[in-house]
Amino acid sequence: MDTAVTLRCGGRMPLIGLGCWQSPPDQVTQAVEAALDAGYRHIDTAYNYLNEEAVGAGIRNWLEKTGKSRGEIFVLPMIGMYEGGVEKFLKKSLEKLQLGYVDLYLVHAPIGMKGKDDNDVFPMVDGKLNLDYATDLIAVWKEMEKMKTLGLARSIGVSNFSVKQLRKIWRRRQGPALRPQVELHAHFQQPDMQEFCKSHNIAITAYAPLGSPGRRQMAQLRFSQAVPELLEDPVVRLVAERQGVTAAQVLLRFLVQQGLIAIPKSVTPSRIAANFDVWNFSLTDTEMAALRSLDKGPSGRSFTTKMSDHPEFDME
Ligand SMILES: NC(=O)C1=CN([C@@H]2O[C@H](COP(=O)(O)OP(=O)(O)OC[C@H]3O[C@@H](n4cnc5c(N)ncnc54)[C@H](OP(=O)(O)O)[C@@H]3O)[C@@H](O)[C@H]2O)C=CC1
Ligand SMILES: O=C1CO[C@H](CO)[C@@H](O)[C@@H]1O
Repeated sequence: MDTAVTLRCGGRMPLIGLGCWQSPPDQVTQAVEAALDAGYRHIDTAYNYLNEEAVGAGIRNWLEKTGKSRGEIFVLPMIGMYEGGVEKFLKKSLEKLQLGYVDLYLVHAPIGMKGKDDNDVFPMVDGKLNLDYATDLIAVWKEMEKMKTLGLARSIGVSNFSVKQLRKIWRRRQGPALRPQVELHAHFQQPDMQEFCKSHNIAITAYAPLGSPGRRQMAQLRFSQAVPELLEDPVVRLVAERQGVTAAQVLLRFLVQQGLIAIPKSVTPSRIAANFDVWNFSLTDTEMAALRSLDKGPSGRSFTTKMSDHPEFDME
């Protein structure tokens, strides 16, 4: 199977990337190098993961070690949620990563926040996130388009947008590009989002492809919310046993076999390698159907938020 997807706007995007959220800075440099050694050419990173220097060091070490060119790697930092913030934060990310451009830059979320300074990535006031209620998605998108014109981002996209918000940007965009990144895995398959993107030939990137076990612990602690454990799902385990692969490989193959891009996070070298090793087996139609039937709709989300008083809040 092809390990990358061809995009309608030209170019190709690797189907498996390395996620970097919650990867400690003292482990992520090695994780990035292990991923590039294993064949990854797509790294998902963000300003507010507070580890971009260490991610950039991993990329540089690998380039020096192998003599390969920069053009072989996909790097995706994200943040730019308010008018005026896009160019400023992209340049900050580039400085931290020590790169001249990124292959894809995403608006991290449709909801802006107001920090007291640039390091205040989760600004709190009176115990609540300090939201920017004036978020103007079209104005932000126009600035994103400028990043492409300036050559600082080869392509641009959005994250955590609903189908309605995607449509809004789709209608107003200049040129064909728009690459969404959303939570998507066997327990939360977002059929409407998939249908919209398929009908416009848009490639989706699925975050939390393993159900985000780390987030699950946080969600349960913070919100007393019972988030199902995807890696332990009996159907997933049965398919894994039949195929002689791991549960994680089944979940990733389920996504890439549908043409979805997946960005599993790991700092464990053996898992990093195994998560990329999904090209030598294929799931049968019956197995695909069994996995499709695991969709729990919105109750299968691992990522929920309490920002419901913001005008751009659009989650079931
Ligand atoms: N745009 C956005 O708002 C968001 C983007 N993302 C991006 O998506 C990435 C992936 O999502 P994430 O929430 O990290 O969740 P994932 O579904 O990728 O799960 C990551 C967790 O699974 C563990 N893990 C990885 N591989 C295996 C394996 N083979 N077997 C068992 N456990 C495994 C990791 O542990 P360990 O590291 O210890 O191996 C880690 O705890 C993020 O890192 C981030 O880059 C995520 C959330 C939101
Ligand atoms: O991408 C991310 C992962 O999820 C977090 C929420 O728990 C976000 O805050 C962060 O920006």
